[in-house]
Amino acid sequence: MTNFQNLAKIGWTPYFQQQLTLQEWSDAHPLRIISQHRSCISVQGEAGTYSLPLTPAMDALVVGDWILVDSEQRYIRLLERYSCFKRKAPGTHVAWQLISANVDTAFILCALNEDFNLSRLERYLALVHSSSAQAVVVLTKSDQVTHAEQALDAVRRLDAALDVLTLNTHAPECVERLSPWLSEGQTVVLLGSSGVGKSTLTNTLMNTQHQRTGGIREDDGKGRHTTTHRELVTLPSGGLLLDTPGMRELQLGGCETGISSAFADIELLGEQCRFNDCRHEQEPGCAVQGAIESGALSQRRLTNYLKLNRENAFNTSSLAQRRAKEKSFGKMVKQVVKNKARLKDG
Ligand SMILES: Nc1nc2c(ncn2[C@@H]2O[C@H](COP(=O)(O)OP(=O)(O)OP(=O)(O)O)[C@@H](O)[C@H]2O)c(=O)[nH]1
Ligand SMILES: [Zn+2]
Repeated sequence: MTNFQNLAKIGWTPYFQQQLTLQEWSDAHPLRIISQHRSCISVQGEAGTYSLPLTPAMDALVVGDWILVDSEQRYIRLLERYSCFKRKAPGTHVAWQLISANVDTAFILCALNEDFNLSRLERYLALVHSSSAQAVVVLTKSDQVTHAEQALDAVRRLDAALDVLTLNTHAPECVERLSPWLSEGQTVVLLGSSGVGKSTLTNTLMNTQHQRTGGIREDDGKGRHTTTHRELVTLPSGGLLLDTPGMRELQLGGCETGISSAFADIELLGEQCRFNDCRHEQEPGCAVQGAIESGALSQRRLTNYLKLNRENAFNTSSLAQRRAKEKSFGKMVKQVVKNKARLKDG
């Protein structure tokens, strides 16, 4: 029987424990996925770290997931995720690609130099708020600017309850400043656009020159392929850092609750508009426009709110359409198979 306490250091919590049946409790072995390759996954469990081949019986898995296997290492099932990040898959079709699971805290990195951008920060907040992970805003390159306090205030005005801090990601003090979220077994991810300091902060937290490789090469017999590198690394503090380059510019989709929570002030104002379906543009009696006139709300924030809502609605509906199409195609295939079988029998 598994000693579940040994799994706490790799992120096992009562949330996962309570999903086990009595039989699984005594017979199954929980494993956490720490990296993903074309034909196999690396997993960590009570017995250490090893590799498992991917099989068709497995669900769509992602780094950070918890799975159960039997004593012969045969896949049983995926445990329900505590949190999950997805992104729009590259290409024309609208499909979502899982990028990480069971993250406790997302550090949203934003540089304090000329790249500082509140609208981009709001996009990341909407994304994190729809994932169940906690958002912490990390304003980087504090050593390069003189207006750090001003930016800190601007972020606090977005949401007074947000955890926000400023850092020089090269400085060893990062470890201590971020320690509340990096204790043993806590899983974190770094979000932020290119150049904000994700790799630098990873190196500082790792206290090594651990370099992101950008890809791993695997030989599947048909030649060599580069696949995206995603891995869960254990930090000296005992925290678990999900190193995933897929978390840069992210499109929103299915993020209604996250947008509502990132823009709670606007949604609250919206309840006071004269019309229920007010678009907060030129309608009479619009409380949101009223707040802009009085200076309580910025036009920039409203414009971004409307833009993110449009983007989210577009991506969500395209996905729903695609699902419906796939469903009706599936039905058609089933019908053809049935008809064929009937012809044969008849
Ligand atoms: N002065 C200063 N430079 C920083 C800081 N954080 C990052 N840099 C520098 O900014 C550049 C980009 O940092 P990276 O850590 O590579 O940024 P990244 O987010 O990993 O970028 P991508 O890999 O493109 O996503 C590097 O030259 C870093 O040395 C900081 O806090 N202060
Ligand atoms: Zn309105």
